[in-house]
Amino acid sequence: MSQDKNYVEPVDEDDEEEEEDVSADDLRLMARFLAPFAAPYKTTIAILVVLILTEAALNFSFPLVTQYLIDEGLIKKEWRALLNSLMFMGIAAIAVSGVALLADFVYTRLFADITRDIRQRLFDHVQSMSMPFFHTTPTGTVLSRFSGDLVALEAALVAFVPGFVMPFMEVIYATILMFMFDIWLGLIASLVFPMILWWPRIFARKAFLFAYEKRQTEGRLMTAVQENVSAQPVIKAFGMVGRARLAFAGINGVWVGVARRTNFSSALVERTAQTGLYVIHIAVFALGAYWAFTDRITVGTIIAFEGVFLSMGYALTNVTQYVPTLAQAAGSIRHLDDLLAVKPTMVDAPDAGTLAPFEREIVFDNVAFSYPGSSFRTEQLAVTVPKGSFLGIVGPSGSGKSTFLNLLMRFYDPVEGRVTIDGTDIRTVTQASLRAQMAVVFQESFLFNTSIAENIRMAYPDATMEDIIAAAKQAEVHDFIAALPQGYDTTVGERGGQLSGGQRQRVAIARALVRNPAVLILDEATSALDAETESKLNETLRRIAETRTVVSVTHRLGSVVTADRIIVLDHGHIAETGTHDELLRAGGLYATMWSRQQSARKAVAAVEDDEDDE
Ligand SMILES: Nc1ncnc2c1ncn2[C@@H]1O[C@H](COP(=O)(O)OP(=O)(O)OP(=O)(O)O)[C@@H](O)[C@H]1O
Repeated sequence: MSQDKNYVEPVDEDDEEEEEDVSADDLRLMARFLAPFAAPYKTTIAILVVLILTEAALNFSFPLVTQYLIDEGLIKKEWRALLNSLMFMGIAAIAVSGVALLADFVYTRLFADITRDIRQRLFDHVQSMSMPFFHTTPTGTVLSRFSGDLVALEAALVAFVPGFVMPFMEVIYATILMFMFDIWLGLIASLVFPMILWWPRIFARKAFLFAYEKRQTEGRLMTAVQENVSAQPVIKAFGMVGRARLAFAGINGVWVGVARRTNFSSALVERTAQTGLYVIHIAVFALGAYWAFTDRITVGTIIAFEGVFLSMGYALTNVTQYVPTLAQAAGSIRHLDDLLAVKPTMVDAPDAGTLAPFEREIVFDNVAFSYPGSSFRTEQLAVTVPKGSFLGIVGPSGSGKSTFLNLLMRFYDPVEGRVTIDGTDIRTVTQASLRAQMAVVFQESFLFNTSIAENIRMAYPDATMEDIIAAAKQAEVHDFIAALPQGYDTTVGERGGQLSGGQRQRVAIARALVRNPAVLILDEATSALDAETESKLNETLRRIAETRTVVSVTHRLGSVVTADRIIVLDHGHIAETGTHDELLRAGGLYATMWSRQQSARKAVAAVEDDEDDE
């Protein structure tokens, strides 16, 4: 098996490559990306198209009726023509409002549904990623896909009908009408296209660059706030309030300059488009008025033309204003598409079976492994863990202890060799069936922001309250929970923040125990406990190890003294192996680590004794 299997492309860092324009490639990508999400809503989309076309057709009729009303009704003083056209206008106005309202109702629902589906798909995809993905992709990058990118996409979707489709239709039918009214006036009026489409671009580029700079500065402001809030204990303890304020004021000061430039240049872009529109408008109106005066065209024609021209100008401006929104959405879609294209590296083999209940032994069969891009390498890892035994894994920091667990839980695959359970290579069974037989307590005891009972039950949804209490008792945390005003219903706060480190750790141990696992994996699981609780818990773990298998990674040698076997890792290799007594007798790395820890403990005990004597 090649090492590339473990390699995962990290998702792009953030939006360096923003664009102001939308290329044909962008449009193709957007269509390809959105098509599967739009597919389930074919009928809704068809209804929307009919509504939009009806609205456009009704709008198309207004200028024609206006022309008729003036020329036939007002100028010729024809009551019937006046009444008919007014009646038509009234009915058409009601109809167009009704249709527009219905279209609004349909498209807002449609795009909300599509956004929900994209978000869900994204979440499911992130869920399906293997551990290497989470080790290589910054959390912020994943979060920004759900926040910035999805928001930009939703903004473009919601504005698509009123900001693009409707104005675009208006431009088309207004152009047709203008040419129908008078071909020469139509031609002059068409000069508005370059005026609105190209003229403002002189400033648009600058405005876009400023807007990008503004977003970057706002990002820095957000990071500063986020860092400040989470670093409050350090800031307060080290008296850094003044410095933090000054640093924030610095970024805020940069923002104000950028914001002024950005907002003024955006205003300039709009103003230029408007100026272009005014200039052409005056030219068209002057010529039209002259022709109406000389009877070349009717008064109704110039008035209707005027209305059509203005609405076309504004519609064209709307379309151009939609372009930056679309460009941002194109960038966001590229990010989302990249994320969705990342394939989970640790996939189950197509013919993967279910791992049979653990009966005999776990074997690391000459395993070699290294993380992509890391110089750390572990080789010829040969370990046998018999069922019902207690294996301790110790060693200096960075020696590969957690890596051993990563391989055992199949968060990563070995580059060479294999990990087997009862002779079955764990790569040949489903990851779910492998992990179903394991329970793990991580050093960082992550708790969810729900009740203690729910946090424990999470590992085994069928657990009864009795099971939960029994697990909590084993984890030496029941008395503490029972003494809380709301007992097991107490909510633990975000990341379990309302509990102490040791309490969190014991709840996490209860969570692992309630699963009644065949293999219990402990990764520095007792590091946050005081000596007394730790020793009680170790007692429990020893009892547990009699009926099931325990693999415990730890720095604290005291907690593996009674292990059936201890592996001492050093730089990714097994330096020594044996029981506590054997390793002490060998006088190697373990013995050195042990005597160092013992001296440290004695020194602490001596200080405590002195304090007691005083
Ligand atoms: N996801 C990763 N990607 C790249 N390198 C990693 C990754 N995880 C760990 N390493 C590297 O692998 C080596 C072994 O790490 P490991 O976490 O297994 O050590 P450890 O013995 O558990 O350390 P500690 O006692 O400090 O927790 C370290 O040098 C570490 O930098």
